[in-house]
Amino acid sequence: MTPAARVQAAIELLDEILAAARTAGPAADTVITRWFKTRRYAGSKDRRAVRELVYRAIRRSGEIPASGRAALLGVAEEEPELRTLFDGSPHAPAPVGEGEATAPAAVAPHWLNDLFDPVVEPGTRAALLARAPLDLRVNRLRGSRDEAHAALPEATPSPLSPIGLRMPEGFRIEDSEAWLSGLVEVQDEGSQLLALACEARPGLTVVDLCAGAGGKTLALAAEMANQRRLVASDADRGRLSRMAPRLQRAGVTNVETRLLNPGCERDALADLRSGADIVLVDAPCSGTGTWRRNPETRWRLTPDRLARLVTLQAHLLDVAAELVRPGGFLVYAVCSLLRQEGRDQAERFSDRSSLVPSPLAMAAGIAAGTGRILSPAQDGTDGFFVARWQAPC
Ligand SMILES: C[S@@+](CC[C@H](N)C(=O)[O-])C[C@H]1O[C@@H](n2cnc3c(N)ncnc32)[C@H](O)[C@@H]1O
Repeated sequence: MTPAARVQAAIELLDEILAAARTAGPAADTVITRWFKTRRYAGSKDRRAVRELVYRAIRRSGEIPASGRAALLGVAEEEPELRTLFDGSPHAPAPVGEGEATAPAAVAPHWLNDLFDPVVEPGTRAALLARAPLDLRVNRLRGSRDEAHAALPEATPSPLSPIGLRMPEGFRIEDSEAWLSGLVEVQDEGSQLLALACEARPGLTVVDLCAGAGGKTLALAAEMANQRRLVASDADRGRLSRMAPRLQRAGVTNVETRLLNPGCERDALADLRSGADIVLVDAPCSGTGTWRRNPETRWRLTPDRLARLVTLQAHLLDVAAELVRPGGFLVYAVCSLLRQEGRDQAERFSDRSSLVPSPLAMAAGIAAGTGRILSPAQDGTDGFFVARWQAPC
């Protein structure tokens, strides 16, 4: 493909990604993979170049752009050479018209600007869209960080997590023996810190209420050295079912999964009432802390959806509180940097609950109300809000 044809391909792909974002269709990555499946003429270099252009355009557009062409013309404003490729030659985009609209550059959609937690200062928000590093968590059920480092000499120890390794960009970790044998798992450093902050250990009963496909479950099981009971529940059957092969690869044997019926979560968890030493609520959220990985989710969030998420988070906190034994802990986390989902949610819970805020064992992050915020700008991790409470004895 010529450079101009790559630009035209990126425009067409962006149009499909925009349509998918407007109709709750597939994620950008899925759209890109499907698109290339039917265009065998595109070689690996073409694919890489087109993908890179598409993601640059997505990252640059805080608001959903009017069209793929407007999005790429926005990128071309910062790179005049790209603009010269809009020349109308075969397979190239049409020449740029007089006064033709370009997508404005912004980190966040306008309506979200005032909703960030105050510790996420506007001057640092560009970091929310930087490229995320490839972080690994060492699975202590399979070996130590030194052993994993010896198996992956390209790695460097993560700056914050004592069980983390950071890989060079583009490293194909899933082809490595260390990954195949379960010695390492791909996990953002922030998620690792959050799992460690739960202080799970052998002999405890732990509930991972919103376990999804088990990212934090695996980390909790390792901290528990596979001993005693770890209940991993979720309302999404598909996600829960993806956990089993991960557990097996990691050598995890103490996990019991439970499918929850949304709104009736208490029914499936009745036997655990006041029985858990630790309950983690890694709640569904806006994902504003993970824009580095999924920048196009900025276009999918609406005020309505955010309000529904805030209501669901409050409900899950109430469900979780009932499972904590006297003296036990509840940990709440969201990969969000929005105040409503973080410090305000925590404050409202503290006001209505008998559980008492309890400081987190976490050296990283910045205090945000009763919790802490990890952010791409300050900590180089995905963005999270985390808070902890203890049930009175
Ligand atoms: C942030 S994700 C969890 C990620 C997971 N803990 C991990 O580390 O990979 C939030 C999860 O909450 C689940 N969820 C949504 N509604 C729920 C409900 N009513 N009860 C339990 N889980 C729910 C979603 O299916 C999703 O898997």
